[in-house]
Amino acid sequence: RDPWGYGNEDGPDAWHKDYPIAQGNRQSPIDIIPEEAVHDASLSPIFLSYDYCNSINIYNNGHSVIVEFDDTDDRTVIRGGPLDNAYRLKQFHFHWGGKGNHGSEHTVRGKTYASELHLVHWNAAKYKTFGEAAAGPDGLAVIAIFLEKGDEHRGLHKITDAFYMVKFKGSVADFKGFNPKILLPNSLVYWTYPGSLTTPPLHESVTWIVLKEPITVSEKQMGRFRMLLISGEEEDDRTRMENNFRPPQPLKGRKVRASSN
Ligand SMILES: CC#CCNS(=O)(=O)c1cc(S(N)(=O)=O)ccc1C(=O)O
Ligand SMILES: [Zn+2]
Repeated sequence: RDPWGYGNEDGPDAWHKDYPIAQGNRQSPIDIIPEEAVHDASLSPIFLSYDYCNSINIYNNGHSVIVEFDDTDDRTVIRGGPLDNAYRLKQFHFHWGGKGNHGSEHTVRGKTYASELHLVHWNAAKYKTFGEAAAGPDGLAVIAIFLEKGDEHRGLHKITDAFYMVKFKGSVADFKGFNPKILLPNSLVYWTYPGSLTTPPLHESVTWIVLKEPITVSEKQMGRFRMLLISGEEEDDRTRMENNFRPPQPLKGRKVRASSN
């Protein structure tokens, strides 16, 4: 398969050539229109059991910067909300822009944010492996958190301070003991809808849980994201990793539900 990316030739508009599901009926991200979201009183709160959560490493895959977790048991799970089972945390990663306040994947009535954090969980109660879950209709649950430009976020410092170790595509570094609980906003009020991975292979396997309340990130911290490269250390070019976001996709009749305020 041709390598995909976010450039003019290999970007989101070209992905359908290698991944026809890109034009499917439950693609992500989407533009969320709060007034059109169905308020569903039966939606219970999201419950995150992140207390024994421990990160393993941080790596640069040329598309994003990813922090991976040990998902060999149910120590770090989310449950409740739209989910029927507990879903295990596997990794989190970010999408961001070049400058200004664009860079998020989901938008809210057209409003974009500087970045978006995705916490990826998989349904280990129903699927034997992550790969199988990633291809199943109820295999993944991703919590999306908007990062709005503003004051610096103290919890983000540990992550942005580690970026120098994973500047190049393919680099990985130890990153133990980080608990993403500190990246959560005060409120866990959310929107939820059935969608897909926002990067190839674009599997339609994700229950999206988008938190309404953003966290803040400073311009200086965003600058750290933009020092990451999509190029490998051995390559001549030094292309910055930025604007690694897919634009909103057609809703195709899907209902977005809102949890209680
Ligand atoms: C097979 C398969 C698969 C998907 N892997 S992922 O869920 O970690 C993931 C999820 C997403 S997102 N943006 O849909 O949460 C992006 C990138 C990745 C990734 O491969 O690193
Ligand atoms: Zn993502």
